[in-house]
Amino acid sequence: MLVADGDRPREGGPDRKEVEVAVGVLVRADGRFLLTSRPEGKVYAGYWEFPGGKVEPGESVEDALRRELVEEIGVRIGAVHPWRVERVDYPHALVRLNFCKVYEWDGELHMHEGQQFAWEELPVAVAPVLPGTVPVLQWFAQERSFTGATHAG
Ligand SMILES: Nc1nc2c([nH]c(=O)n2[C@H]2C[C@H](O)[C@@H](COP(=O)(O)OP(=O)(O)OP(=O)(O)O)O2)c(=O)[nH]1
Repeated sequence: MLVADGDRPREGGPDRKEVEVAVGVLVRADGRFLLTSRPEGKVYAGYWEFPGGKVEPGESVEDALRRELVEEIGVRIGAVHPWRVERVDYPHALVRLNFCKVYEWDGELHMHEGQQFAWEELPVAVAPVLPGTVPVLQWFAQERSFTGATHAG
């Protein structure tokens, strides 16, 4: 598990509940992957991440991912390929990130929450990257036999 900003006070005490999050790693045919910036008003506003959001009660990770990607970036996704799961202990929440690869989607990208987006490759040019997003860049580096820093900072 990743611990982010470990010296800041935590909400909810030692046995707080994990928040399930569905995250989409959209990969284009040329290998570039989609990063979006977190909108104003959310924690870590301006940080870059993969699009997604919290799983609501009664939803599967896949349902949540389909819903979030329509809401946030305006695309209907095809097959969802679960990739890896990462827990991150943030001061604001303990999250369980369910990263899923997606290779097919319908529609043009529309940033419905005023985010920025970038189709990236390694090393990633945008900054700063959300702490819970950094491991994904390392998984890509392993898959792609990329050596060196995956992102700035
Ligand atoms: N979408 C996404 N979230 C990530 C990534 N890495 C990472 O640590 N997170 C964390 C940040 C947040 O604590 C949590 C996602 O929650 P969120 O606040 O974006 O979810 P949401 O869109 O449902 O937000 P809201 O409706 O509650 O405002 O997961 C990532 O790559 N993508």
